[in-house]
Amino acid sequence: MQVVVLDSAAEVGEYAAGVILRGVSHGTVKTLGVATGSSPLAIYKALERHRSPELSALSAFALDEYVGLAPDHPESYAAVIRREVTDRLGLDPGRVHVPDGGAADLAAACLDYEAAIKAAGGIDLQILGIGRNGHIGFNEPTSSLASRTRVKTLMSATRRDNARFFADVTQVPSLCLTQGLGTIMEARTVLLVANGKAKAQAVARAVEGPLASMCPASVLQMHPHATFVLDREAASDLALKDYYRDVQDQMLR
Ligand SMILES: N[C@@H]1[C@@H](O)[C@H](O)[C@@H](COP(=O)(O)O)O[C@@H]1O
Repeated sequence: MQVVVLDSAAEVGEYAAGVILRGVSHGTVKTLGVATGSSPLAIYKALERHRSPELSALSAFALDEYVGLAPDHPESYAAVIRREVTDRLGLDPGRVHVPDGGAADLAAACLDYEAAIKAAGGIDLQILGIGRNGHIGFNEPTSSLASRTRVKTLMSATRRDNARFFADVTQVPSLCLTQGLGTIMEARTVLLVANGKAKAQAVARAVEGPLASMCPASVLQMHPHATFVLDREAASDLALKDYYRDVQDQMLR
């Protein structure tokens, strides 16, 4: 696992966008895993500034979706991804996939999603944020570390955190579809971005804590190509901060 600590959220976005753009130009990133939440927005804005025909040719798979919000609801992840990713990067909407939270048969929609990822040849680079409880996608604490795309119940803390996007917490759905931790682990490269003090504990548990389903992001300790890109505050609870800085300095030489 690599840990990169930068001065600001804007730098976190630029750095992550740079990794993606290099992958696109080398031809190693053709299918991007995209995340919602506020943390990855700086990445999409940075990518938009570097829009190119190669970038717009990417396929994309979202991590998760609420159950029961129509795709045209402004806070459905289908709508968020359309606004923040598809439109900004000029992607072909036919190549941008979001789990179908409105399906009559949700279990079948989850299997279809797994099949679509497989048919696309897997995800080359997965962007992740992290919840304050250590969730990635919507894999809440105690999610199986081997889980696949499925229906999950959201914790009330997660619904409260996400209530800022809705009129009030009662409007936040309590069910969702999310790629599983096993699904996420199959992405060839993972880039997790986090900003701000509120994420510091979750980041420290994920990077330095025990591998445990109580902190779902800790599963990334088992990933061969996972990088955490953090601003100073999100990195502030890491015990080995100085070591990560030394490694970073070595890499820049
Ligand atoms: N399902 C998303 C996650 O993918 C995201 O990582 C998390 C944190 O969001 P933010 O970056 O806004 O703190 O929010 C939601 O729960």
